[in-house]
Amino acid sequence: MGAILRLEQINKAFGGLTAVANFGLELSEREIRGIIGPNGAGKTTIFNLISGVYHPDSGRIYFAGTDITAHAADAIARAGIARTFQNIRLFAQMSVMDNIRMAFHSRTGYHFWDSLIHSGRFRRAEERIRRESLEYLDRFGLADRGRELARNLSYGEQRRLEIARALATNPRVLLLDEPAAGMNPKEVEDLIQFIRNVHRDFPLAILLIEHQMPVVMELCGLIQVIDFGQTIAEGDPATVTNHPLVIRAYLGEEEATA
Ligand SMILES: Nc1ncnc2c1ncn2[C@@H]1O[C@H](COP(=O)(O)OP(=O)(O)OP(=O)(O)O)[C@@H](O)[C@H]1O
Repeated sequence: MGAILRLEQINKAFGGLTAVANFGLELSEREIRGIIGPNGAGKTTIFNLISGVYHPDSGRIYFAGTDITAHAADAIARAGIARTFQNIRLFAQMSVMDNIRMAFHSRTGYHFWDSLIHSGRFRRAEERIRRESLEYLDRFGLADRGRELARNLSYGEQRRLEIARALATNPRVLLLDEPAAGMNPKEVEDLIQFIRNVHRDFPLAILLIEHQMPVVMELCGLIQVIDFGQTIAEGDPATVTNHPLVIRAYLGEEEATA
């Protein structure tokens, strides 16, 4: 299968600090790939570069064969790259249902004037969004939470809602930034199963940043390990965990924080 996402020779510095150096990545369609590395290694910056929050100083990013290096974040999202965040980002004061509806709105074709005059087109779109939102919530085990404010959901439910919302934009690539952060082992187990189901049910590739090793070990065929913005190892879970540079990168971090 071809690459859906390709990063070539990416460099990004903030002032004098090199966050990402000569970084490359090729994500195949339907793949689930992990990115791991010590704190500050550049993982989230890579997601910010892919999703257009930042632009690389040099290098190129291709999505489905199109060069998106200079594209704006909203254009990249509309093209089919969705993401979640290390710290969950939901519309906390809005209902679960409205969080999903907002995402559906971003891909409907009606305009401001349609909503003002409540045209037939607007009503049809609204009805379709309402129906799709309900079906969606059901698929994610959140149907009975639709009227609840997002902030009242449990942590695990909020994470599921955030992923569900990302999926509502119909992405071909889903970027998950530490989805298991702050979860206990039972929640982690549930999340692994949840991501597995998402991958089974949606035609997409997933790129996953995670510190919780069971998540990457169980979900990812290939893991890319980065340190100081560079790939230091790449391979299946068993290979990378035994790789001397990986062991050194993690031990080095522990020594540094001891
Ligand atoms: N907007 C920014 N301005 C200045 N420095 C930044 C910015 N964003 C990231 N950095 C720096 O770039 C480096 C990489 O940060 P990044 O957040 O990508 O690491 P990370 O691997 O995601 O870390 P963690 O696992 O702790 O989330 C860090 O030294 C960070 O302080």
